[in-house]
Amino acid sequence: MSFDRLSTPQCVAGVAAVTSAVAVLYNKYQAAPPTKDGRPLPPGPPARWFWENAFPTSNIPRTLTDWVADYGPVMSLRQGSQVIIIIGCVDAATEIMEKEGGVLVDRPRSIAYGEIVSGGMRMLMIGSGERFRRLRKAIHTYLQPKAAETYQEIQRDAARDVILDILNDPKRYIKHAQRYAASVILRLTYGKSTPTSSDDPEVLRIQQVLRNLQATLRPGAYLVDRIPFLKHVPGYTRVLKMYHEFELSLFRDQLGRVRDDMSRNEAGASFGRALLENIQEHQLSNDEMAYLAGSLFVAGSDTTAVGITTLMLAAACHPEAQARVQEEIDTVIGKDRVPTFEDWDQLPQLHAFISEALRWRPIIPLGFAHRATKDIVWRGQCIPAGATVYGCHWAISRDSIAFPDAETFDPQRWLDPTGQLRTDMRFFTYGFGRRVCPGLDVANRSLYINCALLLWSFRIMKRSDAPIDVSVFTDAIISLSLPFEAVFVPRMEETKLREMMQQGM
Ligand code: HEM
Repeated sequence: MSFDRLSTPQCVAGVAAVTSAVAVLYNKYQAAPPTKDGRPLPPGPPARWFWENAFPTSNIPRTLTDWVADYGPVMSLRQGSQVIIIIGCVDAATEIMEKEGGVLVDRPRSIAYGEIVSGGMRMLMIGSGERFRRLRKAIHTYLQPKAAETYQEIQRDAARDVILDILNDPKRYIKHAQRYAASVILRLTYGKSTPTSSDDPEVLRIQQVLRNLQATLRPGAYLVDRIPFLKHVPGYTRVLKMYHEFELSLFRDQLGRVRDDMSRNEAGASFGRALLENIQEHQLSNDEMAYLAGSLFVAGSDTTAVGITTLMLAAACHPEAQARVQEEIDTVIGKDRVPTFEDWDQLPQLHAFISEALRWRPIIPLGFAHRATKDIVWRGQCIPAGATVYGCHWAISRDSIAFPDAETFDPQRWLDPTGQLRTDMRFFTYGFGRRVCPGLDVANRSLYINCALLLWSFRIMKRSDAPIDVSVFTDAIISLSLPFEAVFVPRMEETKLREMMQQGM
């Protein structure tokens, strides 16, 4: 029988039969053990139909947290033929993400942003391999703890500016945190050649790079990540290639200015200068160096700004916890001098407050995707080679065994009975294993000095009793604005506070 003789109902019945057969086969495939030795995948919600995307589409980390409660701390999802593993508790994160770090150092392939926009050179997106090792070694050399110490002066001065900015314009405290983070990262990356005003052409170019990033990573914006073949369709990647040219030329110009400053003997100490002075040692091409320096802004600027704003939010929402830190600050530092990095070891309450704030509202709620390069067996289940693996920060932060009464904001959980910081507690603010954030020592110092200065200077209060909209923390990878209104009441006479910040006493 030829097809043109089929009636409409016969066609519909035929299509339905084929669809059902495919769905049955797909569901069978879903339930099948992924490895040859028969170990099952971790449990998880099955996609009912083969076209269904099992990964949640909104409020992702919170939905995953609910599923972890239903299916267990290590669960699996299928997205087409792709296996996605979600890790949702401290023990499993330690046993899998940390101990199997060598197997999870890779990233899943990202065609639109990683390969085309970033030209395969952006550290955060790059897969494991020879280039990754060279970049990571270079970045580590200039951001490890000893090197991070050398940026403290920049951070201290910029944190004092935050206090002055808040005194001048208290309503725009989120903007002040963003300005802090942007100016610190530009200073430490490029030294003295840093633009300062927000309408500087370079700042405008950086903002365009960030807009391009958001446009590329918007869910559904580029199908090429699901259908790699589209990469070869003429014209399809034109805009992405334009974005790449745009950011590459910005990053080349920025590093080029450092090179010019060096040739005039006017370059301050910076990450860029250190890279240029050690080209032989790191074996990086000019564009690899330009990208490595340029992409620090995207990785370290908004993350730090959200961290500082989260500390303000925690203080505003939890006056009793704030008062406890201020008691400690008043005893250790007093009101006649400004907190400094030298006070670091004397302020366990402050460190506990920071740790709890970063657990209570994780800065990167979902975490970043890793890729397993070999099968990992965990408690009889198999995380198969090729799976995408997320250590979901929000789910881990709600682990009721590691953090009893996890919704409660309780900095004291980080302290032992003698009031010192516990060494057996941890949260994964900066990620996992060999991909752990290389900027964490710089970031921790930023959070410390801002928290110390803010709580030394102000009592921070919430303007209204309206509940905080949790979805804003959970929907985006990085939450660019936090929905709360804070009031900053100076803890001493305002002119004295201004003078002390200006003179750094
Ligand atoms: C509070 C601020 C920050 C937070 C919460 C944060 C968090 C993270 C996280 C979760 C990752 C991914 C880790 C993983 O894949 O498991 C990461 C990667 C990265 N971060 Fe940070 N970060 C912060 C600040 C910074 C700063 C200040 C810099 C640079 C000076 C920086 C540079 C990077 C780079 C280059 C990567 C990519 C590393 C790789 O893929 O191997 N970050 N960060």
